Amino acid sequence: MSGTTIHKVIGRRVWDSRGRPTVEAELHLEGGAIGRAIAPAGASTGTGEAIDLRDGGDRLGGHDVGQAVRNVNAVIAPALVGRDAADQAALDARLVELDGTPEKRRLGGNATIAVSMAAAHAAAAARGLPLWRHLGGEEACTLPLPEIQIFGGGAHAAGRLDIQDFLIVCPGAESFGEALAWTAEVYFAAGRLLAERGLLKGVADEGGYWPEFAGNEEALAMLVRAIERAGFRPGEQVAIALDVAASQFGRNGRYRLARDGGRELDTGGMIELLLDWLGRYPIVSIEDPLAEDDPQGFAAFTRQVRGRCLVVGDDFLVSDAGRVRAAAQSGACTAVLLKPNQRGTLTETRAAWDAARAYGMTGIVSARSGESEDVTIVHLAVGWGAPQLKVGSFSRSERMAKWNEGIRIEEALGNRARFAGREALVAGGAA
Ligand SMILES: O=C(O)[C@@H](CO)OP(=O)(O)O
Ligand SMILES: [Mg+2]
Repeated sequence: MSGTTIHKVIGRRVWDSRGRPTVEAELHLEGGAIGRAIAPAGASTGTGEAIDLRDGGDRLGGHDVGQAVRNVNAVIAPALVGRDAADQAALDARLVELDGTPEKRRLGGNATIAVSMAAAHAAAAARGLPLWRHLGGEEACTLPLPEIQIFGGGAHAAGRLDIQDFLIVCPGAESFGEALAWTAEVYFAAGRLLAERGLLKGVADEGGYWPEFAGNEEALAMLVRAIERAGFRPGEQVAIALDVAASQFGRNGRYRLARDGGRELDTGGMIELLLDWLGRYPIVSIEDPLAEDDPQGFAAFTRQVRGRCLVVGDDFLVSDAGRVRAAAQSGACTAVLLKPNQRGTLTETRAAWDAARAYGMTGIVSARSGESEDVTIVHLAVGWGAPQLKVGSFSRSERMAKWNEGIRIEEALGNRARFAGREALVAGGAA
């Protein structure tokens, strides 16, 4: 028995940023160290994701997590007590084996990811190290380029826009802290512009404004104006990133843009539309430009924009190493979005990042639209050396908790700190 032997595992129900129940796991080690983590939850989820186990029924809109919490306490806890929390791979393999289904259907990906992340926190605490340092060692010194939502649409804003996320990145900033400050300027400039035009309706699930735009392109034009109004050069200092989240409005090669007058496009039409926007707006990254069931569309799009704009797979890749390899081989994407709860363990999520890197693809660690005060993903981005981090925006504390944690990490690194900056937008990759 060593200090990192697991002594106790506790699962409990806590609440997320949408006011829905979620799973918290807490691990106690023999040596006294404790690690705690909270599972996030998506709204626009890929069909290949680990199952987010919910009770269903009438109470709490069917979102309760009673069974997932019981699984932590009654199934996972007895199986993990006595094991070494410092051996993350073995622990995660045990979770996978205990569940026994490819999509964590039995235990729930929400139960397993909370435990998996809590184990990492406990092991780091036992060494007296911050998690990023525990994961990345001496080499971990790069702060990711923040990707932050300014306007929210899609499933996060009751369909106010078809495109889900209108985000910015600040490749011209010198540091993580400076990138956040620049983003705050653009965020407030965007808010003032919307208010002046009577378009400001509130904020969406991730803190981006919830606008009343006439169509999708108006949001792009407004974003460029906000960047300029904040005093930055669009494209050079501050650029646009989109999460089209096309699976939300497209399937079988048909895409219906409700906010653009119900316009129907096929795969080629969708690609044309995005190429047109790319030609006229300073867009440097597009996530899920096509639906998850359209791999050929992804490959066709990537062929045309490679070197100009990142093509990010989220619903399409669901942080799965096998899918990442297939996408790299067919040239379908140049970047993977990494969301630990899409797989249900840290080890499997890390495998997706390793697969991406092996093919020269880049990666973005990402929050979900349902979040909490948990800041694990910031530590993953720094510890794993992922060059971008996507979290929502100012005005929501569950988002700012992450950005503020990044500021602390940058400070702790002192003059060893590097900032991924512009390099985060470069990807090679096969095909
Ligand atoms: O699609 C996404 O990338 C995420 C975050 O914006 O949303 P959700 O967590 O709802 O899947
Ligand atoms: Mg997405």
